[in-house]
Amino acid sequence: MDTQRLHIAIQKSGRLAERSLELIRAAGYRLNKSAGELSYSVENAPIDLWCVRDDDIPTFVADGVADLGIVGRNVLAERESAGRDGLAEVMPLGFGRCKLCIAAPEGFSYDGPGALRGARIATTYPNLLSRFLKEQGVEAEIVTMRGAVEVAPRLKLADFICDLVSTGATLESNGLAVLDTILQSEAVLVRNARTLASDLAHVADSMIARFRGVVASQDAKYVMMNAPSAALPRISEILPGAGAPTVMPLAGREGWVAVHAVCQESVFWETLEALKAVGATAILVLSIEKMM
Ligand SMILES: Nc1ncnc2c1ncn2[C@@H]1O[C@H](COP(=O)(O)OP(=O)(O)OP(=O)(O)O)[C@@H](O)[C@H]1O
Ligand SMILES: O=P(O)(O)OC[C@H]1O[C@H](OP(=O)(O)OP(=O)(O)O)[C@H](O)[C@@H]1O
Ligand SMILES: [Mg+2]
Repeated sequence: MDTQRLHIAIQKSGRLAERSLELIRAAGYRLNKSAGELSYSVENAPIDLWCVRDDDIPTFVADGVADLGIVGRNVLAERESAGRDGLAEVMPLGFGRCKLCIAAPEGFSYDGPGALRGARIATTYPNLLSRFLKEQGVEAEIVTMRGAVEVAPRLKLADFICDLVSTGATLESNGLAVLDTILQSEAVLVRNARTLASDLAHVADSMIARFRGVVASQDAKYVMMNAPSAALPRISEILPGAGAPTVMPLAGREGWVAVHAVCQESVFWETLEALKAVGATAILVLSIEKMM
């Protein structure tokens, strides 16, 4: 292993693979694929990517084989629930959003975790589920599966399941419905708890700062408008996550100003309608390419 280069573990193929590569490219890193297709080297920085199964990413990073990794928080939390440490979540990355839920055949009436007492629950997340049940003071039997847990109730293997849900389509097509949520997940950047050699620490810090910029600019918009100065307090309330907007006088229009703001949250049509209603005109919403 080249100790002069930073190593990042990402998913080889699957739900996080493409978005992980997109994030790295959006942060300005030019990628060259290796012949075997299981790694990339970055052309313009001392960084290599290793493409592996997502379940292996926490171990790679914890053992120091990779310095950073991109993995679902669910995978990280499952490892932590098993009592294994050595890893720290650096930042959420804004993709791969899903939740780990307990679900039952549609129509089951649920009045809280006590309803799970004595039941059989099928899951691929036995440690997270076990921690949840302990916290709730509920004893239940955990049936550990490798996948396709949605079929377990139909096969009478289990009464309930505990699995990832995003759109809910998989549950619905199996006649199941969510009862409770154990964990909100998305892809996260993880790093080893030990300190990196100083030149590699510099490369890692720069990559993390760029990732923060890419993630922050994903939802962020630059909003511009003209408005009567009297409407400024209302405009500040309406603009989502704008902080302090820039206000400039409008030449030749007494009592009017131009307002510019970076909004950190999504700007919807309803936001524009609300701005118009308080007197704003010429409202422009622009995408932000980079932010730091
Ligand atoms: N339905 C979903 N919607 C959004 N994100 C999801 C969904 N299902 C899973 N994820 C997230 O994507 C991660 C990878 O999911 P995927 O199904 O590709 O994993 P896998 O089958 O375990 O892949 P691997 O072959 O790498 O082991 C999950 O750990 C989770 O964080
Ligand atoms: O709520 P939904 O949008 O339907 O998504 C939920 C499904 O997505 C995941 O599986 P995936 O499709 O990744 O297949 P896998 O079980 O082979 O990993 C998860 O295990 C659920 O089965
Ligand atoms: Mg996996």
